[in-house]
Amino acid sequence: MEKKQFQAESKRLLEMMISSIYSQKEIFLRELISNASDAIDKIYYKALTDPKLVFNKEDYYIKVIADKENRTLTIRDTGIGMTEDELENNLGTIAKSGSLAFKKEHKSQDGHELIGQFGVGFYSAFMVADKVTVISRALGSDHAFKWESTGTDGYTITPCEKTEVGTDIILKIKENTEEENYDAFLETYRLQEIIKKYSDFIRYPIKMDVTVKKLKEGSENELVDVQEEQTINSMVPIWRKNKNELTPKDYEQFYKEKHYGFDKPIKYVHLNVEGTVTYQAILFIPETIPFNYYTKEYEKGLELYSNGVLIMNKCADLLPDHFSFVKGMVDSDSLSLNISREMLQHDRQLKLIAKNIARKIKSQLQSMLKDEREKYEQFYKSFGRQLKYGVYSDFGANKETLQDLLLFYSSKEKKLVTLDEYVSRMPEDQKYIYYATGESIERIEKLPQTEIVADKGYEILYFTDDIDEFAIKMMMSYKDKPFKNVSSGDLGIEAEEQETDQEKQENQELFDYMKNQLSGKVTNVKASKRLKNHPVCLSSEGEITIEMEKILNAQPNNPNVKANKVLEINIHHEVFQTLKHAFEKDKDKLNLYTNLLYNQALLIEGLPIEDPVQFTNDICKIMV
Ligand SMILES: Nc1ncnc2c1ncn2[C@@H]1O[C@H](COP(=O)(O)OP(=O)(O)OP(=O)(O)O)[C@@H](O)[C@H]1O
Repeated sequence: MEKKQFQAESKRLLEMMISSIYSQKEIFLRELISNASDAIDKIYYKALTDPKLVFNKEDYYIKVIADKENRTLTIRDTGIGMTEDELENNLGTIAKSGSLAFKKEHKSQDGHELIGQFGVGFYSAFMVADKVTVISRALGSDHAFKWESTGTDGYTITPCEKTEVGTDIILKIKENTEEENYDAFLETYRLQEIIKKYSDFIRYPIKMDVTVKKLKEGSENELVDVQEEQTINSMVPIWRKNKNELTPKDYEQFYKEKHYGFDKPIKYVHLNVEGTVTYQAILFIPETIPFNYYTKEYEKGLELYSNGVLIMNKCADLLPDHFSFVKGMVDSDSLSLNISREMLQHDRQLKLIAKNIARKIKSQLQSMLKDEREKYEQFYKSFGRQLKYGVYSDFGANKETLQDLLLFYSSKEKKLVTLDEYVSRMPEDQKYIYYATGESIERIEKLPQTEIVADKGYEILYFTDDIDEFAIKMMMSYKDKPFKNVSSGDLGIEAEEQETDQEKQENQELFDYMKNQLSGKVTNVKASKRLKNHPVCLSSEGEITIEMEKILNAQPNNPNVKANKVLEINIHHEVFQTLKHAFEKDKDKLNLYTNLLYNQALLIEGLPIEDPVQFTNDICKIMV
């Protein structure tokens, strides 16, 4: 028997293949099943042009047979088989794909797209097998041949017997090593699991003999083990089915089966897109937040299939970060895969699909917001924060896309409103979109700074999420209306001028004195234009607001950011007269009052008092 040699380059390629192309050993089964499916598809193609050939789908199948005793795993198909020459050419030459050549000869037909294209998948068998035997009989031939190889040292081809047309790939499974449990590839449950994971939607049945417990004949309760042939794969992917035939229950079932989440999806969309890119997709918006969603451990991505075969579990490139909560899958025949079928090269098609999908998700959310407000608010409670991160990140690149999906609590409506709803209600003289920040709605309701804006009849948006103000700073304005923090310097509201020049002069001296007293703590002390009933509040000058100071300083790397704080005094409050009096008569008292007011303003803002003991002592001083 003549032993033929792999060419030198092929030898190296095979070694590389076996050790490094595929990151997981289990995919050998995906590759061999895909080849088997291609082989059956080839008969289907031939039958299209050969009137003597009838393609009866029921006659074709793939069978996976595990033999623990002999440590063999056989992948049998009833496909087109290989002649002696084909065995030599297709399996003797690495990176030669008979399937690719076949594809070039036959035009693609209604979804029967061949999977193979690189001519390497077969060799992945050597990742788990010491020896691979291929017994094949080609369609239209009376002869069968056996190809055999133990890997890099070459292969033999000899005639043999085989009654049916088709191919048996017999793997002699390796012995266990410390790192790898090869026995698992002979276990029925493990093989079923791998088939389900990667090859569930191969369109021909993948059969296995499975041991099941059945009642012994003639007995009423005695169970015996019986071998039963079962079809493991579901064959028709739900996404290839007609939408009209599917019910919401079917989609929910699919969501559960695929382990997208433990909850029920709040919304799903089934896409069947044809055009510059062709793909099918089913996308789900979950109802509840995955427990690790707002952590680094959360991995975004959609399952990616090519031709019904799973290529990637979580293809991150298919989802923008701001929609990272979306679950689901995409199947496309028009992707250019790389050789390991695991990662995609920077694929133009993939980019197009991703763009398309992002648009679809947005329109789904928009229609939910418009037509199912309650549902949308439920969604927003879970993932609204992510949308706001989306506005803020990438220097605001996505703000236009996301701004109409945002909701904020409104002081007037006492519920969540969109920016569009806010702006459409603005009175003509209102220049800004006003907002107030705080840790809860209840807390903001009591903020003295909101008084004058609320008094004017203007609506105020309440920002209770730490990201809110950062996101809004990135947007700057909405529909040409700038955002304005009610604590910021100029509120754009004309206050009635009640101080005379002389009063201003006198007050200024008092404020300068107080500013001096609070040196290092505030950058200014001034008469407030926003207070009505409260005596005092803090506001900020410059870009960094007090809320931002709080959030930034709560970060682990504590950047020690300080807002320029301004102590605002309500000159129409009785307390102001007390201050004036103390300024003239008793500077010690004024010092005491200044410290007290400053600390009160800190408390109102939810900021820590620098010296609580001193503060309580000061209060006691005025009590006795
Ligand atoms: N079960 C089979 N029946 C018939 N032909 C087969 C079978 N398995 C492999 N072949 C032939 O061998 C060739 C090489 O197979 P291999 O899996 O290495 O590559 P491929 O399937 O063409 O491409 P890919 O690397 O993308 O899987 C195939 O193109 C096909 O012509």
